[in-house]
Amino acid sequence: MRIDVLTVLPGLFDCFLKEGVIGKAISSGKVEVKVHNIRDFTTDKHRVVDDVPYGGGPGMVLKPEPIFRAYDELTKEGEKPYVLLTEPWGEKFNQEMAVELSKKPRLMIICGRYEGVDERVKSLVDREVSIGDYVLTGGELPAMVIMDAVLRLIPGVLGNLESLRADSFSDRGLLGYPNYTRPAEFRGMKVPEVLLSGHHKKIESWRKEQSLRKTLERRPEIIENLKRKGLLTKEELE
Ligand SMILES: Nc1ccccc1-c1cnco1
Repeated sequence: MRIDVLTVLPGLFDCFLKEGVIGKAISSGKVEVKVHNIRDFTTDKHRVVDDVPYGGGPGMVLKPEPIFRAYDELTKEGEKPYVLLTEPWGEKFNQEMAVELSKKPRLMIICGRYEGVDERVKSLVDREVSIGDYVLTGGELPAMVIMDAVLRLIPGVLGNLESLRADSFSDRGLLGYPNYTRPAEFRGMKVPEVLLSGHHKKIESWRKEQSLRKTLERRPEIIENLKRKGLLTKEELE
């Protein structure tokens, strides 16, 4: 997969693209992520990327020209990207959307700014995406959240060990089961006996039961959604 990111703050992506699972996926060539400074696609001396809103009002709006110039330049060759715009009022991002996006060969993520992007930019956009109902200063962190969730789903990115954990459970958006490691008792708090039993079938069913119980308690709408889609097995429903 290739992802092109358009942003006025490219420096925010430096650590994200170097560290951890994402950093390894990029350095190994499994995925390609290019961050572009919208300012590099301006033509005026002052490299202006935003302007005051027509009709008045607070803040500044990202101008259309530099973004269109970037889009035209970056889509001259190769497959046309599926274009996302990070927006406070976009469609809510979730695991289902992450799975759908992970199947696209090429993405472009245009990072919005709080005051907004010129409406005409949306003629380039396939999906306006929000990561939640809260106010951020810009769309760069949402872009990183989206890339993290999507890139980990690309085959080979998680490597062998971790991919075993990426089972249909977490990828159905169910909450995870409780995790423990040594010591078996810490400050009077013991690890559940079943996890020390070495009985893999019992451990697996305990974990499934814990995950379903936690999801039902904290996020019942996820269970309802999976039920409606027939994505819960008969025993999971019991
Ligand atoms: N608050 C924001 C400001 C600018 C661009 C995106 C966002 C956003 C995206 N998801 C939640 O917020």
